[in-house]
Amino acid sequence: MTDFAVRPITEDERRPTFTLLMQALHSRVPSDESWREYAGSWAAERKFGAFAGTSPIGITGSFDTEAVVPGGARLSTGAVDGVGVRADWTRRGVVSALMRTQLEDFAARGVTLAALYASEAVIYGRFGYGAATFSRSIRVEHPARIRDSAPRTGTVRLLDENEAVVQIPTLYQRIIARAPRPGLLARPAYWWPGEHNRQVRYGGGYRVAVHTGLNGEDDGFAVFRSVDRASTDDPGRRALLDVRDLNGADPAAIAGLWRFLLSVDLVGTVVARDRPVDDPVGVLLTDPRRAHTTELGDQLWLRLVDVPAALTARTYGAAAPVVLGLTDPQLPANTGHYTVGPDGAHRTDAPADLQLDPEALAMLYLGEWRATTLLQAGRLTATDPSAAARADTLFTTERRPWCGTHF
Ligand SMILES: CC(=O)SCCNC(=O)CCNC(=O)[C@H](O)C(C)(C)COP(=O)(O)OP(=O)(O)OC[C@H]1O[C@@H](n2cnc3c(N)ncnc32)[C@H](O)[C@@H]1OP(=O)(O)O
Repeated sequence: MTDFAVRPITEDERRPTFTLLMQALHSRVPSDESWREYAGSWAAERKFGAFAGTSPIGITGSFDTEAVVPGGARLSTGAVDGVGVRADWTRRGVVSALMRTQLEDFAARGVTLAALYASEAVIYGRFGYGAATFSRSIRVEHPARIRDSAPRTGTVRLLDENEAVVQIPTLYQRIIARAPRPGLLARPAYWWPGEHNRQVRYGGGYRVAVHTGLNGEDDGFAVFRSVDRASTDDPGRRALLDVRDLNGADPAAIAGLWRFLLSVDLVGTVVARDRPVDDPVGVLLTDPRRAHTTELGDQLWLRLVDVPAALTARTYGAAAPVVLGLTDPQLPANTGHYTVGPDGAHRTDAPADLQLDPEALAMLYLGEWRATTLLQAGRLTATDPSAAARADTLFTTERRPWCGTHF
């Protein structure tokens, strides 16, 4: 018997559900003053709550955006954020009910993909989400110098906070249009106040550096702050630069931003989080060992909501087609067989070469995982063992996928 109900939240339920989320995440519950700041990024729209009577006991939300998929197409995506269940209601099926309702809502609205950043890796696979991109944290210790041969084709300037709030959203749009790497997310108007503006404007202490290319067009930016300023009492002590968001339309912009960050005076260490696995900083340095990977982990978790549309929208490598057999318990309309080949993907009645679940399909979809790895790990099964090698070529992408937009 279900002793709670799931439904969209009302305007009046925004603050109690936000409080519930903050408590579930062990974060500070907002005061009246800070609620005014957060309220704009906690709309009632697209949020589902679980209620025991009138009390909220669980919450999930999302905002509408687009994700870049291999080949450059952008697919409608529900970016899921703010999932939490009250501590005295966990492990009673609350989040399962919320996830089911949310996925059905995405499907009913014609959303093709769903995506999230997971607090724990054990939660979302059962709902068909798979770890589709990875990222690493990088720590560069001074003295670190960029090689003379590295691209040097632009200039870097610092923005003030008002310029940063106005200019960076447009610049980010230009970057993902020019460099449509799989996994990148569009950042809708709803995203900016919650993440970017809070960091750069409301006392977050972040500064923004913009790279301008040789053609005079801005083509990259980095959001960073000084964590520990050098003290005049202790002249040997150096600051740490904490880089949160670094995007460039081409390798020269990325190199130029790293050169800038590594040139700031009185800095001993530069730490950049959520960087692509193939971030070039190590090879840009005269001494690559100055750059350490301090963490490597899953980043974007993806869920194919409309499997036929998602499979059709991406491009594939050159290999003989494979037939995937998918069983999707949450969204049964997706269950079926799909031929995937260099000419595209379509439903088929042909027998499956590879049998998989939505989580494994999501892991393959952006090109991060190889089918042979998943086969060897027992994450998919094969009736034709050579099919996994063909799927490797079909699904793997030239550039590793990466998201870089935290939500
Ligand atoms: C996108 C984001 O917002 S990520 C943030 C997610 N939120 C948090 O981490 C906040 C703290 N945690 C919570 O609020 C809750 O524990 C949640 C949301 C993770 C899970 O909610 P619950 O209502 O307990 O999940 P539910 O009861 O539906 O569990 C479904 C299944 O997942 C398993 N499960 C759920 N959460 C976890 C977990 N953290 N660790 C291990 N197993 C878990 C359950 O055991 C259950 O397994 P079963 O189907 O084999 O019985």
